[in-house]
Amino acid sequence: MTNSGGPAIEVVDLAKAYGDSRNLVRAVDGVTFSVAEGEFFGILGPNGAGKTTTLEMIEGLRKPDAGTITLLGQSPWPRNPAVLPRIGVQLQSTAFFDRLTAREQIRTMASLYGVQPAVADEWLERVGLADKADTRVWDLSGGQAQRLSIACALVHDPEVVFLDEPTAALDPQARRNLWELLSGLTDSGRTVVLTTHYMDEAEVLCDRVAIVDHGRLLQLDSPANLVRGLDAPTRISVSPGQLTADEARAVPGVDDVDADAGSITLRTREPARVLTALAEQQHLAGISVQTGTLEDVFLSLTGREYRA
Ligand SMILES: Nc1ncnc2c1ncn2[C@@H]1O[C@H](COP(=O)(O)OP(=O)(O)OP(=O)(O)O)[C@@H](O)[C@H]1O
Repeated sequence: MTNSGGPAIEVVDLAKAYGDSRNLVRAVDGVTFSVAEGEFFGILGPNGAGKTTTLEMIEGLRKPDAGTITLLGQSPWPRNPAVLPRIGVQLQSTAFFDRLTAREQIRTMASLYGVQPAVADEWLERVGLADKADTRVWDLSGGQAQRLSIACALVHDPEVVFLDEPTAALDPQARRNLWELLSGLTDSGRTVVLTTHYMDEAEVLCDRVAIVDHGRLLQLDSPANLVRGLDAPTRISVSPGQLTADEARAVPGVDDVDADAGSITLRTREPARVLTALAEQQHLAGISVQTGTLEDVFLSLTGREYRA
């Protein structure tokens, strides 16, 4: 079922506060954005930024204090049975029936939606858990449990899937393995909304990223545009044997030079000019080039280093 061309999600002036007047936490403080059909949309921010609260309101699990939400053309609140089968919500693994095996778990989820057991088994295969089908959920590794919870959210083939920090608490290798699975989720036109506090994850996976902090939306764009709009210097590192700090400063287009025992880093807003000069001087061996990152974007938006 399509949504007749409209956005999958539209959020206008959304607000939610917790606590009372003496101790009010504005968890979500006037947030507006929309998510296109088929988009991989990221909500990125440090702990407590309001990501989960935003997601729960869109999913219809929490009532907003103010603002409107349109999910697949309808209001998700009060709990809307017409929308529920069309969305998938990744449960945290603690919500599993942990005495069940992986196969029993996903087949149970499937049966709630009237989905055939064979389809559930296919999903185990697709997330790389076929060989863990008979393993009890509590014996799965962190990464395997996350895969199972993602498969459970997808088993009824929802049009929109919500993933709340799907790679939290995983080691870097397991996170990267999971990215492969996640990046394919929009292939068939499905819309994905993912929250994360990992900058690199948002950069790799998302078509667009909403950067949030203290309940407010600071910026919303594609990772490339966010970084491009930043006017952050490109950092070019060369090994110290290649040239001295003084020689580096003399390279045309270099703004600044950081020298330490391990390397010499040239900062420039004209990377092409600097790289051309380094090539002419035969200094390209062992070079590494680092452009701006979402971390730089966050720093320039908030004046603070990003701490997840
Ligand atoms: N049920 C609640 N009662 C009171 N305060 C809450 C409740 N849920 C969240 N908060 C507060 O609201 C703010 C936003 O929390 P939220 O969980 O939405 O942020 P988050 O960006 O998802 O953070 P995290 O990455 O840590 O999950 C935080 O200050 C949090 O302490």
